[in-house]
Amino acid sequence: MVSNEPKMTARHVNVSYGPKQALHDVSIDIEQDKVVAFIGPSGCGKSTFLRTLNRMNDTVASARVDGDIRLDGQDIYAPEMDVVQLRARVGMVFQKPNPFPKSIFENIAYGPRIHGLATGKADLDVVVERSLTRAGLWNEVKDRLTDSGTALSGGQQQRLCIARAIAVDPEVILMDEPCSALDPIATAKIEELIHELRGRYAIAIVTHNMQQAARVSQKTAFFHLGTLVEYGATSDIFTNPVQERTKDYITGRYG
Ligand SMILES: Nc1ncnc2c1ncn2[C@@H]1O[C@H](COP(=O)(O)OP(=O)(O)OP(=O)(O)O)[C@@H](O)[C@H]1O
Repeated sequence: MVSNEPKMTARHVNVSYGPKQALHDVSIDIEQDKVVAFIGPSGCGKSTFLRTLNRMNDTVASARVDGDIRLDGQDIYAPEMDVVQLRARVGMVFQKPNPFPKSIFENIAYGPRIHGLATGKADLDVVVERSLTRAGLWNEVKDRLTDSGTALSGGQQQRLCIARAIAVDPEVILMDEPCSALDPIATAKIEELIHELRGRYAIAIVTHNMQQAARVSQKTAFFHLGTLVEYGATSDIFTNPVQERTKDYITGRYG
């Protein structure tokens, strides 16, 4: 893959839930090694768009997606696309940390095992340590790998979920308001982690918090009423937006 090609491309994406259209004609590139923040007022379609990128909307019976979304040039909605494989390549971290009710070790080992990335205990040990280290959690949990993932603090659970996504070697990580259930210290840790992960994966993050978008992202996409109003370098969006609606939103006139 040529490195300056976008990791993912979305073209003319429309999403409806039953008769209600939630997204209108969204086109965007998701770039390798960058963080893109999706911002905009509640209900504008940020999460809906994020979920189109790994076909999470397939799980919503009323949702219909059309348009063209590609990962490394490959149509992710093509009938031959293996959705389980896709969701390993395009991992997701949710608003509320959702570790499996299993041990910390198993939370990480499960994915690599079912995807055949690691099989024997020794291989799994390596993947578990590497994933937890990358997620900034290893030192806190290395002596309690058999404890339940659900016994960790909220911030640790979220880093466990990030480690779980990392364990299957994703190319893209989608984060849907990953800090909204966390306190400021846990939030700062996740933001730090996003910085560290940036060179390795393409990351897209939905956030309500504009300071967070400004801190963690290089590109920002502003959504309003189901449309992508403006997309550009984060510094431009926050200091010199082109569209009046973007200006109104970032200056707090609505939202
Ligand atoms: N499962 C669903 N069924 C029906 N309508 C939905 C569903 N999910 C989202 N919607 C609708 O689609 C629109 C966009 O919602 P979405 O959650 O994508 O917005 P959002 O910008 O992420 O909002 P928030 O910031 O509040 O999470 C909203 O009108 C919402 O009510």
